Amino acid sequence: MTRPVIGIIGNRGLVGDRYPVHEGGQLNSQAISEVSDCIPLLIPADPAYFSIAELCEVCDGFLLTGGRPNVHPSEYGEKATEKHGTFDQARDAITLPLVRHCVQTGQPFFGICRGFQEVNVAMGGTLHPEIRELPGRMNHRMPPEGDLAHGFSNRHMVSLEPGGKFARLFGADEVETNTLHGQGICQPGERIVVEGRAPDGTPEAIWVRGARGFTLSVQWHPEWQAAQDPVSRPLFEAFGDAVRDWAAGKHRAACVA
Ligand SMILES: N[C@@H](CCC(=O)NCCCC(=O)O)C(=O)O
Repeated sequence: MTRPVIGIIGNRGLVGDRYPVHEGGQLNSQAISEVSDCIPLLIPADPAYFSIAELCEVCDGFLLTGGRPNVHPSEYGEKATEKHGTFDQARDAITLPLVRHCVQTGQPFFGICRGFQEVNVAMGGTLHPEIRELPGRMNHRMPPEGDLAHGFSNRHMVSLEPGGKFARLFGADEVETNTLHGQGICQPGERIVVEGRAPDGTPEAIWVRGARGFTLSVQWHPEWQAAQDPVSRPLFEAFGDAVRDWAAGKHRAACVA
């Protein structure tokens, strides 16, 4: 039997500063193939190409990846300012309805960084445009100097709700993570359960209450060293297991029909 397919929600980019492309980090594909043991399929995130229903037929689960452009503030009832930076409204138009659809059906998704923020906004939450400007908050952005390994190295602890989903998954009430973001959750969405926080209080680990499927999402980047890192690996393994369960249910339904 072929492995289940995980749609990787990618970003828009420019090759040579002028040729528009859809792109996704190789670390994401590698984590999905090697750790989740599923087929990574890069999705051009634009509603011009497909409907949410079509996308959910083709894929068994979704990885909502990180991305520099921010969710457009009109999606949470605020006006865009310079502080909000750049946007990708085509991606918003896929990910926000996709999250709501999956929450209803139980189809698994895993949100990372921008993806984590999308899950919160999809569920009615809001974002801070620049959390390092808030009193008492640290700078969570990637350090501008050094190589990729330096940028993705662990930089703070995350305290987890004892006995919660994340603490059980990691077998620990505290884990160390990297951090590469400027925005952060301001108001959690109605069904968003915040189970992990950075030392400055920034929400780092969430899931959606009442959803049947996998909805765990994190503000950090577990795709970095996904196979070796003791925090990354259980996340991608658990996500793969959830996607396999979803795919098996789909096959069972097809056999009965
Ligand atoms: N734009 C948001 C989300 C940040 C994020 O996902 N960073 C990863 C970027 C990886 C890449 O460049 O592709 C924020 O700033 O909070």
